[in-house]
Amino acid sequence: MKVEVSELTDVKILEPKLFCDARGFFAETYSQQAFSAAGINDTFVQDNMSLSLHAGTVRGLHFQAPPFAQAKLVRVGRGRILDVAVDLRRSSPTFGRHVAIELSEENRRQVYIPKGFAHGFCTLEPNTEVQYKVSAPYSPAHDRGLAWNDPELRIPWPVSSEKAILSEKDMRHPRLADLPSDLFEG
Ligand SMILES: Cc1cn([C@H]2C[C@H](O)[C@@H](COP(=O)(O)OP(=O)(O)O[C@H]3O[C@@H](C)C(=O)[C@@H](O)[C@H]3O)O2)c(=O)[nH]c1=O
Repeated sequence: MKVEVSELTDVKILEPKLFCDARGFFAETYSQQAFSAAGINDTFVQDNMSLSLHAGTVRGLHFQAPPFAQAKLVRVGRGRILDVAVDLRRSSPTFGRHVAIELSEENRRQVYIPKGFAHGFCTLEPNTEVQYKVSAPYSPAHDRGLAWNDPELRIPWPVSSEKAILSEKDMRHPRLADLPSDLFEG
């Protein structure tokens, strides 16, 4: 597995080794041993998947508040996305900054996002299937969001606010400046 550190050092990009043969390929998408060697020691407790029918669907930016904060390991089964993580840790030198990484069924890249980040993505193709592991169970009471198109974040989304396909919930998240200041310390 190839491991790359992103511009936000705690966010990592992982490329599993593909074993190709006449049938196709085999890959280990998660291995506790290999991830631990890469410094990722979260215990993942839930696997999720979503299907987005249309290109230009934006899901995010989402996070769960402590004590249900989630680390995430994201990959694409089918299609292509621009995956985005925003650092929400107040004492971090990269607070408010983001990384945007293309994940696709072609590049087979995965993104590891630690606790303390908001996460979202925009689909770049129809019928895009995203799969991800999370390190804490879903807790609706701790489910939070950050406005995906907050101009302060300066995320280069490939879709305009007018054209993006969003859930009702994702149209109403607060901006970074309006998030509680004590959300993620440390
Ligand atoms: C996230 C989640 C949702 N649900 C339910 C609640 C709701 O009725 C339905 C759809 O939920 P959402 O609209 O929040 O789904 P979605 O917008 O796809 O939310 C996801 O977005 C990406 C960007 C993430 O990072 C994920 O952690 C998650 O927040 O699924 C669960 O049952 N378990 C879960 O873990």
